[in-house]
Amino acid sequence: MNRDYTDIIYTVEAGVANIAINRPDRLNAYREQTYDDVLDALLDAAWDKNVGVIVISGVGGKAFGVGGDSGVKKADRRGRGMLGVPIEEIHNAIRDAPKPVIAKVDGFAIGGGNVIATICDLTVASEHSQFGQVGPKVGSVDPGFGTAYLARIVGEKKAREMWYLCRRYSAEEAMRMGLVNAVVPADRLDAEVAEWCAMILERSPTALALAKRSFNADTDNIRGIAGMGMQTLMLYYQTDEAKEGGNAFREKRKPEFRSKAIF
Ligand SMILES: CC(C)(COP(=O)(O)OP(=O)(O)OC[C@H]1O[C@@H](n2cnc3c(N)ncnc32)[C@H](O)[C@@H]1OP(=O)(O)O)[C@@H](O)C(=O)NCCC(=O)NCCSC(=O)CCC(=O)c1ccccc1C(=O)O
Repeated sequence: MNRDYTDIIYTVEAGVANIAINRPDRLNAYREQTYDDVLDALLDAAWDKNVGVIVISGVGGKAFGVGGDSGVKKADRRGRGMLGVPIEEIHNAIRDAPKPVIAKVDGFAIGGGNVIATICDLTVASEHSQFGQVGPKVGSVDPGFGTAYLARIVGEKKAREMWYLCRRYSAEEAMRMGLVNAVVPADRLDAEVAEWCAMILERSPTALALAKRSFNADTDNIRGIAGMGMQTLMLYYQTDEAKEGGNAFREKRKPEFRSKAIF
């Protein structure tokens, strides 16, 4: 286990493991180090018997997370994992942790950040939070839990709308869709999540672990889809079409996908 984290603040206190993404100046976007730090902390918390619940959050009050850092070209990533970052491993670690994982969302949960919040067992958000997908705007997609599992939560029509239109949704709208469990004022968020954690910590850990396994079993086929999808995504990231998305975001202009499209 690596405790020398630079991109997260990781604490374990009174049965609660807190993993706070600490890149507020980049809206808590994930660079290679962030993915590594989050995965390491998740695996530690998952198997620490003193931990009964895991909370993922973002520092700064502006963002839970906005996905991969757009400053880094996806095709240039060289780290661990099919995509050069362990994104699939993080998704699986949240699913495999034998205890509830709560997304505490205060601000943007966009792109890969929205996928992580979706995969967490529970989501509690502050009123000003915004949710949404941007993949097809920036040359990316989550072909696994971020699409197929999202559809289980919000329904096929809404999930397709989220990915095809790439609109932003308020915390209230996200709650109506079933994407969020509770919405509270920002200054109540920590206390609300602490109350949820306290309730969880009073329950039988093994009963919770079995319940989570049982919920997961019904959608574990999506893990296979994600595995195939990430391999395909790795190839997509090498194309001019995908590169156009990242370049356009960095150059602060509209992407022009059509002339470069494979399909
Ligand atoms: C988040 C926004 C909706 C905020 O919009 P707005 O309020 O108008 O502010 P902006 O001016 O756009 O942004 C403010 C500031 O933040 C910087 N920023 C925003 N997003 C990122 C980012 N992802 N990385 C780095 N920096 C970011 C932005 O440049 C501004 O900085 P200035 O210095 O002020 O210029 C909006 O910003 C937005 O939509 N952002 C795009 C988010 C995005 O593109 N995310 C990546 C999506 S793709 C993705 O997440 C894939 C990554 C991933 O997790 C994944 C999932 C599944 C499979 C594979 C992967 C994988 O990692 O490859």
